[in-house]
Amino acid sequence: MPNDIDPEEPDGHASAPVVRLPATVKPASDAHESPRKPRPKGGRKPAAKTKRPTQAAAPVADPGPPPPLPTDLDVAAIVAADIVVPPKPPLPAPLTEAVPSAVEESETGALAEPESVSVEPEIEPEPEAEPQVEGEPQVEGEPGVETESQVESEPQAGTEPEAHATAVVEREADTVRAATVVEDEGAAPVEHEAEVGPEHVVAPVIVPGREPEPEPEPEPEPAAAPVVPPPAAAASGDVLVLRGVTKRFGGTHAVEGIDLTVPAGTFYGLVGPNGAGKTTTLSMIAGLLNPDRGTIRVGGVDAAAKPLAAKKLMGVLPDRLRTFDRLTGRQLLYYYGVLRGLSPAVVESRTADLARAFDLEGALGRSVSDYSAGMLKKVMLAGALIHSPRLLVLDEPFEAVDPVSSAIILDILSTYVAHGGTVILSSHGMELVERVCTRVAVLVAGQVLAEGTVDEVRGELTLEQRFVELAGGLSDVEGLEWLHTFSD
Ligand SMILES: Nc1ncnc2c1ncn2[C@@H]1O[C@H](COP(=O)(O)OP(=O)(O)OP(=O)(O)O)[C@@H](O)[C@H]1O
Repeated sequence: MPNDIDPEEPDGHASAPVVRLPATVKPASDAHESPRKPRPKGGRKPAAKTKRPTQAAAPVADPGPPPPLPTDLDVAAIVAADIVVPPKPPLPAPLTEAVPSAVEESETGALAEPESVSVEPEIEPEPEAEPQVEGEPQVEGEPGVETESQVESEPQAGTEPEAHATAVVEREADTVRAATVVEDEGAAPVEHEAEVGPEHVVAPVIVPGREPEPEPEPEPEPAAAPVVPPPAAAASGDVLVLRGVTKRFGGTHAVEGIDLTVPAGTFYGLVGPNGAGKTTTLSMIAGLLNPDRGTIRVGGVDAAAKPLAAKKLMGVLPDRLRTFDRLTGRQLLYYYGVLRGLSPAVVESRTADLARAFDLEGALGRSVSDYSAGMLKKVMLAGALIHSPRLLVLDEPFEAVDPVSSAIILDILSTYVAHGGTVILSSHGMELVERVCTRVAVLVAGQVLAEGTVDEVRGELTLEQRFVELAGGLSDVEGLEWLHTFSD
């Protein structure tokens, strides 16, 4: 769908945190002949696609564990400040390698220019701490542009199609970092916040051939989930509340004043015909789009007033699945994890768990660009789960996923919900929604036509029958008689 945010497109909003990226040597298995691209929604594959033999095919060389963080990188402090700070570089040496970067690729259309680097703050190592969502510095900004600190601002205002993103690559001796400045038409450039799911903000830059950093000391998995608990009022109440949310694209009324209430511990289904506004709604919840009107509260947090705090409570599987697909699956999950504030050891441990659960163990060493559509969806879903968020916002999570993997994902999500997690997902699978969701909203032409428990919404009908009824019935297929007069 067209409202997705692509970090590689000039029209999308991409802000990339300053991140020190370790060396990566492209594994031999990455020397693919014809990189696969994520399939657009329009070209969907059947949902019941059988498992691809490539997953079980001849093993490929795994490049080993994910690249470690530098030992002097204090992840907790960085996450608390919502920036990623490169370590102090070693003795200056001219950077001579070509720097293949997601933001530098000409195919992205984004302008990438090397620039000198300003002084970087140094952060003393501290014991790992829980990410904080409270007490964010509030800085007045331009109307419509949320700013949470001096070095970051919310990408929402820049997620409109008319905005332009300019990627800037900054080089400092041994350090390469990428930042994206988003320019709204008629507004001053705004550098966007570093902390958002890596699926839409982070532009990793990999310097091939550089030696890996020393392996950090392994850290034990923390006993408690590294997610900041939401405000007490929301812990057992409504984890997501939308009131009067409206979004228009020019003359298109994508979402018209919808109200949704999602209690904690709910498996919530958002269904509706093509173009009904499901992705637009989920994108606004995820903070990828700004509503024109209305309010969104996540875990009791006003997403417009404190977007960063709201985003920290969420894991997001976005539409379209565009990501940094030149990374291997292991590297992608590594960046998902560390950018959410997890230690490398915890990321490694959780990556292994998720890969086992999603049957991706044999694929972790391969370039994500070579993944099938279902594998891509699974690795990105794993990335949405890796920081154990309070709320999962999943846009069509089962599309293109094989039945076995679907069952496993359902099992994982059901257990997550049973333990107090909340899932809101969009799906065209009525039978699946009917089976697993506790509540459902039927969205038609940007409006909620029915909402409640599955039993309340379907009444005496099946959910599919009710859906068809609400959607205005089946379309007229008259006029296609020519299709039966074969041209040969
Ligand atoms: N960035 C955009 N610019 C212009 N129109 C948009 C944009 N994003 C969405 N729309 C329009 O908003 C409406 C709702 O789109 P949306 O993608 O939310 O629908 P959907 O319910 O997710 O559809 P599907 O089931 O096909 O995925 C559509 O008419 C779509 O064309």
